[in-house]
Order: sequence, then structure tokens, then C-alpha cells
Amino acid sequence: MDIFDRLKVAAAADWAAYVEHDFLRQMGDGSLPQAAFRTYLAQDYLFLIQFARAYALATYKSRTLADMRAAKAGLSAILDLEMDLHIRLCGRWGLSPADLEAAPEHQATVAYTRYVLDCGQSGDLLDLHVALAPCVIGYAEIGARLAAAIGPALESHPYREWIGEYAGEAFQNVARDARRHLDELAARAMTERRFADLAALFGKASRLEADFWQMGLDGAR
Ligand SMILES: Cc1ncc(CO)c(N)n1
Repeated sequence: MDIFDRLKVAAAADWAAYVEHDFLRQMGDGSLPQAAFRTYLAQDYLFLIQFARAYALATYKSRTLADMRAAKAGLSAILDLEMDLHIRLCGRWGLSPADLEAAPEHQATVAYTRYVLDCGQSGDLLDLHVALAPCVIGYAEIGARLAAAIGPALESHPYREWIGEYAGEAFQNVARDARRHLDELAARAMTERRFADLAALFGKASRLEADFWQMGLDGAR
């Protein structure tokens, strides 16, 4: 078991609340109201701006070039890959990148992003990467699972672009590298005494991910 699997097992209930959230069930069967998806995606753009800062913080907290390169890969995945999806989809609804940036942050966005930034500021690089793990590695898992469950019907699925982005090769590769890096970092920096604290941190980040889906659902009410 790598460290990511160990964290998932240790925080199993929080992890399940995140990856089996109603938002994803509805997205998978296509019944997710578009208003929920729009609320989610516009907030996710603001979320990604803060996560880009978290990866910049990871660069700062790095003492080796290998750690800096891993942080740079995370930053680049956000700025050069993920955000294109948000800009393209939101653009169709008449929202420019400037509109998206100017929108107020929802509490769920503030809570999750500032929690992760604080983990990085008050802790070390391993704390920060554990706080980031449900995000990049989690979305790759969610995307792959949805794509596999939908199969060839994905071609005409209402959420095919979002699912295709996270199930796609580029994002899967970023997540695979992030997972490998997390494992190396844990091998270097983790003591067994520390594991419970990291698992608590991972569980909290997973709960904040679940709250983020819920914010989307509540936006459609
Ligand atoms: C809330 C959230 N978690 C994870 C990701 C994956 O980067 C994302 N875009 N948004």
C-alpha cells in the first residue's frame, strides 16, 4: 500500500463522503441540474487560483530541486491545463475569465483553500502535499471511475467535457506523478508517530471536498 492508499483507509468515512457524494452520483447519471454544475465550476475557478498559490508555497517549502519540480508540475497543471476547461465552459455561459475572477468566493471555497494554505504555512512540505492529495489525486480517481461507469455513452453525456478532462491522459499523468511524489516524500519525512496527524489532515481536506460538492448542489436550490 502506498501512502495515498494508507491515508484513504485511515480516513475511509471522510473519503467515501467525498468520492460518493450525491453531486457525483447525479453527474454520473446526467441528472445533475446545470445550475448546480455552474455554481460549482465558477467557484472551482476561484478555488484553482488559491490552489495555484498553494503549489507556489510548495515550491517555497521545497529544499530539493526534485520537490520544486513536483510543485511546479502541480502549478502548471492548474494554470496550463485545468483552467482552460473552466474558461471554455464558463465562456459558453457568457462568463469571461475577468467575470470569474471578480465573483465573490463562497464560504466552502474560502474554507477549503485557506485550510490547505494554512497546512502549508504552519506545517512542512509533507503536510501541504497531504492536504493537496484529495484534490489532484482524488479528481483523477473520480474522473476515471465516472468514465468507466458511463462507457461509450460518454460521447453524448451532458458532462462529457468535465469527466473527459479528469479521466484524460494528461490529468491522469499529473495525478500519477503527484501520487508517486507523495509516496517518496512520505518515505523521507514521515514517521509512524506522525501518521495519525496526517490522516486527520487528509480526512479534513476530504470533508472540505465533500462540502464543495454540496455547495454546488445547494446552488441549484
Ligand atoms: C474542489 C476541487 N478539488 C479538486 C480539484 C482538482 O484539481 C478541483 N479542480 N477542484
